[in-house]
Amino acid sequence: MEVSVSAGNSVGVQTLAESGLAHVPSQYIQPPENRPVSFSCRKTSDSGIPVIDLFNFDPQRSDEMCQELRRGCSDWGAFQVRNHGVPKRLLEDMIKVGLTFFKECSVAEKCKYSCDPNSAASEGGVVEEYSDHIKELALKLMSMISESLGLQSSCIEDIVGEVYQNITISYYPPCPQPELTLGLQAHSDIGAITLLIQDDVGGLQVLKDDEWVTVQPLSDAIVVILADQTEIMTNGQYRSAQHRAITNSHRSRLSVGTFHDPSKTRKIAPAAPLISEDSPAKYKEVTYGDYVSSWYTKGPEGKRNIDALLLHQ
Ligand SMILES: O=C(O)CCC(=O)C(=O)O
Ligand SMILES: [Fe+2]
Repeated sequence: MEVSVSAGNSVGVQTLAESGLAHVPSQYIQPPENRPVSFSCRKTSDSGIPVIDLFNFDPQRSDEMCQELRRGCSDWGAFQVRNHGVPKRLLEDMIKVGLTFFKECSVAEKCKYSCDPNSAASEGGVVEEYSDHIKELALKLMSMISESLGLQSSCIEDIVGEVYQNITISYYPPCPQPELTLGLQAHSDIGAITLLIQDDVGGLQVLKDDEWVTVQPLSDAIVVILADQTEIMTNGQYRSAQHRAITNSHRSRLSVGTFHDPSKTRKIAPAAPLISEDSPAKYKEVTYGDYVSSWYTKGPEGKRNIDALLLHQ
């Protein structure tokens, strides 16, 4: 397993915000159709991503919780989990590590941390302990997701192979004109599965039926976001979530995303048991490294990267 830690692109934005701007610089202004306001006026038909209690959860029993898992994976591509086995103290400590980093380190120190994950990982051992727990949970979720589709519990993990873990701490300073911009533009994650924690401010939104729905911050929960490789492996039965982050004018926000990816040489294709004459493969096989390169060429916007692999467009 490989772990790396980075501060995403938050450092530059933080430096800009701290210079006391009254207006959002023009390069950060979104076209009207992408701005948060046009969506917040809409009626929200669904109350939000499912919240699943993993205490005594058995995916082979088709009880209410299992249905919620399937609903989360197929309708949203995202859900929250509670009683996930990661100590609440560790979630709080990880958020504190992120805050300390953004509030107390100099720009030079931040850049060093971004480039040298080991210095961040040695932060009182918190990052290491957190990544170990999160990896265990990610593997458990991969097996639950496999079983919920009637697959062998190891099916998704077998396709993914060795899991590469990457932690990104994102800091969104208060924004003078939050209605004109986004903290992070709409995208789907490219790997297999993302586990995210956030502070109590809120700002993560998931797209459902053309509506942006805010993910309610829950202090004991972990947000699970299915990424593109899971959509491919499940042959589209489960979807990767399109998500984004909005900002607000009065409080900064911090999130910690942990991405779980296949190795660059791994070939990812729909799981064989899901393919039949009645249910043909919807996605071409792809080498994960090629998928990543195409992402860097095309950029993160929406889901156009995975759409390029569709066999029948
Ligand atoms: O900050 C958030 O809530 C979202 C972060 C995210 O989606 C990402 O880093 O890919
Ligand atoms: Fe993301």
